[in-house]
Amino acid sequence: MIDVRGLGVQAGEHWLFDGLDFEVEAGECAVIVGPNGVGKSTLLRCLYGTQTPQRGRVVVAGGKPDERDVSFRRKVSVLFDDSDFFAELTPLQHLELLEGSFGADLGDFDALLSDAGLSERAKVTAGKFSAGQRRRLLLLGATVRPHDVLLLDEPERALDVAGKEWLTSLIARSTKAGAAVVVATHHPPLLEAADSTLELW
Ligand SMILES: Nc1ncnc2c1ncn2[C@@H]1O[C@H](COP(=O)(O)OP(=O)(O)OP(=O)(O)O)[C@@H](O)[C@H]1O
Repeated sequence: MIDVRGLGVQAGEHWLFDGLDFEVEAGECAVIVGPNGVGKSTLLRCLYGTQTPQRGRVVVAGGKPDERDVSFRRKVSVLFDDSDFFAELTPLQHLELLEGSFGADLGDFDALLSDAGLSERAKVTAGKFSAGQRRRLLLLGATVRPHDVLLLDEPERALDVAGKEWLTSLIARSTKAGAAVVVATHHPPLLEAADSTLELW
């Protein structure tokens, strides 16, 4: 599902990483670990096509990553730092929008929102949410929509203890449904649950 060969990204004079090889099969979760500034988000951007590497070959969901390509975006779901939602819509309206956009039955909305800890905010516009509630809504949207590949950049940010447990269950649900998942994270339970670890340094 994800195949990376000889990947290299240069930041000015310095190579963030080079000669990187890894694969993530359908139903597997890989984590990217390493200190701040080492290039984890940059690597994820290469997998989504928002950054062009200087070297190497990347295949994601059967093709070269291109976030401008609608058919690629329909297969690849992401939660990055700049991911956003519609501040004027409620969580219920977000789920309706996703269901309409993907033409897929997403299941019982009340159950999904309860699972996300957002039942009491179901009819509140998302612009009024706390940071953790925003993150829960973004995570719900990214994981409930159909996807073959899921890319998450430090998804644990702003989540409380229950939220982090929910996050682990979301990733397990996604891999069980056959997705290939790549997560840049500093959260130990996600490292333990992963099928493989890619360490940048
Ligand atoms: N094309 C580029 N040109 C110049 N600098 C770049 C380029 N791409 C990335 N960088 C720099 O490389 C560094 C790596 O950033 P990145 O956000 O990928 O790290 P990270 O491992 O995700 O960090 P953190 O753990 O703090 O989120 C940053 O300093 C960034 O500004």
